[in-house]
Amino acid sequence: MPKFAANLSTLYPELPFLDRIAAAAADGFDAVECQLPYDWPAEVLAERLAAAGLPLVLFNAPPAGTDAASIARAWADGARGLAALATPSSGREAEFQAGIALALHYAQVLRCPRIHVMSGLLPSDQPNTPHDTWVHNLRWAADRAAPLGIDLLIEPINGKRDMPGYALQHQASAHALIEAVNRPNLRLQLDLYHCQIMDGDLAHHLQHAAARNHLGHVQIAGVPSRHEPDVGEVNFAHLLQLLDALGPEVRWSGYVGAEYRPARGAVPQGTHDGLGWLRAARSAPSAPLAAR
Ligand SMILES: O=C(O)[C@@H](O)C(=O)CO
Ligand SMILES: [Mg+2]
Repeated sequence: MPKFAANLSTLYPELPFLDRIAAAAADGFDAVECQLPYDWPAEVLAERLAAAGLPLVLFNAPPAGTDAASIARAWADGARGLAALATPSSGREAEFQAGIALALHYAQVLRCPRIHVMSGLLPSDQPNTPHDTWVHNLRWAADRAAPLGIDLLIEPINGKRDMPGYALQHQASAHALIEAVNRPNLRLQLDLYHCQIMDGDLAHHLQHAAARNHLGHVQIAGVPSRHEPDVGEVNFAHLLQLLDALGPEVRWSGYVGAEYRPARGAVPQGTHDGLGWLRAARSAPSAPLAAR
């Protein structure tokens, strides 16, 4: 079975953020990931991770802003990335680059090998993505991350419900962008929840991303509720077996991020009580399936 990372931004809402790390360890997760770590100094997070004995395997670059306060404000105001938006004439290139520099600092202190770089929301009067800007910004960021051994990820996110107007919504667009940027450390964050809503055909998309050697990281949640992955229309047990069958020539993280909102919300033990899917995955036979 793949290794599982608890997404601290969505799991354990019943606990203060820093305490979620120890809770994930106690529940048997192999790692943690999160969306925005910038409210806490990197050194404080590093101490908590070391105490729990878990690695941080993924977090997001700032969606906009350049320090903890401006990043939090930008997120609350609806900013969802700058990679597709920061044209030279927008005056936002410096902000994008400062955000990447901050993310790389966190990744080094936290020994985190991958960063998700969000693309942004397209203005309704400009629904076409400025492709050259996107390629230029991702190439600039990938070239700063490469000497540090860090992969950057892009993630198609559904615009039907969760993020209307998001610049990157489909798997095919992400593969085309990765090829246009043409840097080996720019890879795909395949969130199977978003993929099911926008593109379907999950086994195909998973195997296609692996075959093109674009697959960097995988995330799961039940569809359509975005609750526990064992509730809803997707057969995650099957998809996890397909992941298990990927060979060593496919350079993906090996981690599956559990990025869902626990159905029981913030009640005590709410996250723990919903982890039946994790226990089932652990006890499933890991006999590789033939690719199909
Ligand atoms: O799926 C998501 O929403 C996340 O992976 C993310 O990074 C942006 O919110
Ligand atoms: Mg995701």
